[in-house]
Amino acid sequence: MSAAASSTISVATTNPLKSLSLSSRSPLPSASSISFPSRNPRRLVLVSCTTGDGSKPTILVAEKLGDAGVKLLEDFANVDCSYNMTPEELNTKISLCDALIVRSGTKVGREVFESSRGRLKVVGRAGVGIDNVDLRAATEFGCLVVNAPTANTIAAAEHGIALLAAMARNVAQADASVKAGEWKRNKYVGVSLVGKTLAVLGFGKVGTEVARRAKGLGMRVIAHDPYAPADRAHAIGVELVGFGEALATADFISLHMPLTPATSKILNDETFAKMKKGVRIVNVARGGVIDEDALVRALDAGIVAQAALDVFTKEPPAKDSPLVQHERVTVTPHLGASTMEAQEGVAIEIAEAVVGALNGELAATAVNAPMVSAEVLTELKPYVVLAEKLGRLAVQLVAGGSGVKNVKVSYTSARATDDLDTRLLRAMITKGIIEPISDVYVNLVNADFTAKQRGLRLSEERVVLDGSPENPLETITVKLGNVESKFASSLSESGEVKVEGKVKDGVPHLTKVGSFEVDVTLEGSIILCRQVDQPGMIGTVGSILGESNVNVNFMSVGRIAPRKQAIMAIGVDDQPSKETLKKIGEIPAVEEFVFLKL
Ligand SMILES: NC(=O)c1ccc[n+]([C@@H]2O[C@H](COP(=O)([O-])OP(=O)(O)OC[C@H]3O[C@@H](n4cnc5c(N)ncnc54)[C@H](O)[C@@H]3O)[C@@H](O)[C@H]2O)c1
Ligand SMILES: O=C(O)[C@H](O)COP(=O)(O)O
Repeated sequence: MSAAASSTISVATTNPLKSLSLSSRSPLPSASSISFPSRNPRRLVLVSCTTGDGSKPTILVAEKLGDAGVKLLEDFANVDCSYNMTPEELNTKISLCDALIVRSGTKVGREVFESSRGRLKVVGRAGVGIDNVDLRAATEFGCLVVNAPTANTIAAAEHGIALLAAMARNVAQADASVKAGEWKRNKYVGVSLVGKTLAVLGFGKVGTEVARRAKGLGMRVIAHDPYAPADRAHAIGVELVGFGEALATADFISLHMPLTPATSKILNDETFAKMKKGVRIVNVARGGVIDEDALVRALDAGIVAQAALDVFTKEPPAKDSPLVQHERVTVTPHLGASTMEAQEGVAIEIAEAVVGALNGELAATAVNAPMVSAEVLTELKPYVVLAEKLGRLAVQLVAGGSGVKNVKVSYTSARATDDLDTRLLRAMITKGIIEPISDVYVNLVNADFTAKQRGLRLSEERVVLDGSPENPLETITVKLGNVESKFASSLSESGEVKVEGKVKDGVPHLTKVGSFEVDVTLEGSIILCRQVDQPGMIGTVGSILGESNVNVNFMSVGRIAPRKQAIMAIGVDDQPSKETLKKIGEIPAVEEFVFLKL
């Protein structure tokens, strides 16, 4: 979880005025402009990848993809299907590509993102396992990773069952023997499945389907998965058990968990020692979940009677691998997802996800970005724009903006605290603050990471208002602490640069600067002037701008009291020239002024 933007959220209620602390927020694993074309409310430029010149994006397909998926891609982009590239060839091509599609055979490491020099915006994994993609590097480079998690589930489960049955009845060994001219009926006597206990390790999509099928074969099925709900297991007659119990009671073990640091070599010398003598193991998950040397030892020691493996730590495994060559081991070359049906389904699933992401739509299968539902997005749309613009304004009010380290964001809303997902808003405030002062590209994928890397600490506060929650939010306030301001009037009483805004009739407005109330739409650019409140000021500034052909879209004056200090906020469509700004500054009643780009 990113520490930079995920600090404790304190929630104050206006009535009574008390604060309560919320626990940490869900992680934002870590986007250019954000746009919401009105035709499709789901369009959010997560990973802006429209080519500047309006030309089609380029998608590199690095491994065999079903025809229907390729066709879908070709309708939208230039598609380069280059299979069997060396890592060097991939690194060379990648700087010309907006998206990359791989299966499990291509390693997408940090060097791929580095070599892309910022062009690669989406990596599509045509399948489930994303252990071949460096997610951390992808996130750091603001590259969205999407996968195709559902289309090959049945194929993998069927392959697991095929290996289970083939192993139990020595099908592969017997086949090789007959083809070698032998006829050894006694040697290949197998074991029955019915009535035996199968432990499914990893009760997710594939594990569940394997369990269902094994029940159909008359097996007793238990499962171990620390994250699986017991009711889902009970619904299909499977008992969830602890890891130790699964190991100790299983006649057959079938592995279906992802390869992560926690599951790496989860079957090892120690865990093999806890298994029933004569246990049989099936692995269609990832080779790395088994310590392969330990498995050879367990086979030789008779702990493991047989193993059937579709996946290996290194693929392809060495020809002389003692595991692959072991007489009691049945192997297939990572064929779990390889059915005509699954490959067609995966190809379409990943093509749709990649095209959607390149189009700026929310990816339902995003691996390294928060999922925000279409409904929430539609509702938050104008607030997202407000959030980014407030960030942009605030940072431009800081003298030497790069020194910004502490950001406090306060959201007022009549909604319950858990009824407002602020991840998107937080990402856009971060974007607004960082982009004007750097050449870093910030999007929903890398906002928290970028904030953390720059030492930007963003804390969020929710203020619950009384009243009916018609709108998701009333106001957003952005305060930058421990900074000097280039416009002293923007400082709050506690010395922070402070801007506040709200959405009125769907349009973001700036409503407060420092302690001064203003009201100006957040469009175009803004000139803020502090002046002595006196008649004729609006006219004087308006004439200077008019003479310079600068169109004023909005003007508002916020003052402390009549004839005292006031702040004039002027929204302008065009950027005034230096001379024009100088003329405004020379008006005797103007004490300070600043020009801010939105
Ligand atoms: N051989 C193939 O061609 C093939 C095809 C599809 C999937 N796979 C692999 O199969 C595995 C499962 O795929 P899926 O689609 O079912 O994924 P999934 O995410 O639906 O299920 C994985 C399950 O593993 C569980 N899990 C995580 N850590 C665990 C642990 N320490 N102990 C026990 N369970 C744990 C998760 O809670 C989850 O329920 C993945 O590794 C995937 O890459 C291989
Ligand atoms: O994780 C997966 O989806 C499977 O391992 C399939 O991998 P593949 O796309 O390389 O067949």
